[in-house]
Amino acid sequence: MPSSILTVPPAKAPASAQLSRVPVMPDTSGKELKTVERRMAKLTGHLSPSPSCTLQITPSIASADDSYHRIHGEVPMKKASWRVVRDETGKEFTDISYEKSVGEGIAKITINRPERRNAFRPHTIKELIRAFNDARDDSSVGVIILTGKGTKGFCSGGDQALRSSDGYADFESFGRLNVLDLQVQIRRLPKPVIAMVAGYAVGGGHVLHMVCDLTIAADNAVFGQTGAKVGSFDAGYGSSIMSRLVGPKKAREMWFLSRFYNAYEAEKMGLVNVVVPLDKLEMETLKWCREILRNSPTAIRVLKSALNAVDDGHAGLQELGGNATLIFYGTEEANEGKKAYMERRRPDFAKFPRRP
Ligand SMILES: CC(C)(COP(=O)(O)OP(=O)(O)OC[C@H]1O[C@@H](n2cnc3c(N)ncnc32)[C@H](O)[C@@H]1OP(=O)(O)O)[C@@H](O)C(=O)NCCC(=O)NCCSC(=O)CCC(=O)c1ccccc1C(=O)O
Repeated sequence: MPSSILTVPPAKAPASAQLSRVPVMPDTSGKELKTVERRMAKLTGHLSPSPSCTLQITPSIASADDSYHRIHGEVPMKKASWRVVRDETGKEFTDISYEKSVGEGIAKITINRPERRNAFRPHTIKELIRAFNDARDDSSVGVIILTGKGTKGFCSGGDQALRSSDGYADFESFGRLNVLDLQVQIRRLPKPVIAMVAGYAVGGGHVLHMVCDLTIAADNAVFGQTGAKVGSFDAGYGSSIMSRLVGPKKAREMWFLSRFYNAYEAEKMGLVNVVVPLDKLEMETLKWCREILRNSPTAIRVLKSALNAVDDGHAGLQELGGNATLIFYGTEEANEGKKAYMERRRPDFAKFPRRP
């Protein structure tokens, strides 16, 4: 079996994916048998993928024998060596841990409040924002992992013990909803952000994984909104992105009923990219990171902004447009304009092609 194909015990499969429920017809003649086989095949096609299909990860990388794969080779499947990054003052963060991989362009930001299932307080969000800013500015970083400490929770949303009449309040006398700033920051960050989810991603924690570019889920992951149960809602990205991801009907179901969904259900709904066994979660996430890091950072940067542009309205267009300017500044044509200005002469744009 290729190393990139992972399987889980069938017991983990959602009930709807189990073929044992299909009635088996009596084997009275070959013709009847063929009919049964045909019907079975048709039904199988209608059902959700089997768990082994669910966990078929990047099969083309493992199996393809073409020049691309001969040149690029396998994506390395080795552990990362993590270096702890301290805050700007040299102190360790309290509510998060922030690490960078040695010799690779991967940053890992971990919400570190496992005793609260990694629920965030305003201070947590402030630290997350600082770490994400650092990862954005560090040109050696090409991809960022967002995760939660431990295996029981990615993030369980806002810390309800700190909820007040104007948001969440920890060390200040007023409340904040600063997770909304973090969501915008992740959307605008010109590098891919991957949510690595083990355990609960619920409430505001569920929104956080949705605003990430990709989600790799462990088979113990649980997804859902709790707002309608605890008297809260996210009428911004938490609603609009969800509707894009799972469709308007399913989004209503998630918000109105506040149900929880297992990893396989979430994958089927389009909430996550792949589900892997818990003990393979970081390795698989690293593999995705390394695969991304092989590719053109500018192509990825523009693609991220392009994929967000429509949904993010003017801000989305600004991000995409900013990337066009960034690339244009690197051309001779743009440089001619700047040089002419500096040299107090008319620019000679006639030498540049007016392409069809
Ligand atoms: C996540 C659970 C389902 C896990 O259940 P279980 O494994 O049985 O563990 P517990 O024993 O329940 O939890 C262990 C421990 O952690 C504490 N805890 C867990 N979650 C929270 C939390 N969110 N806040 C405070 N404390 C939490 C729990 O009390 C236990 O403590 P002990 O002292 O050991 O008893 C389950 O824990 C659960 O359902 N948690 C609550 C999930 C939830 O409702 N979250 C809040 C949703 S609302 C929200 O997140 C708003 C966020 C926000 O800021 C926002 C505002 C405005 C617009 C948008 C947003 C946005 O969503 O982004």
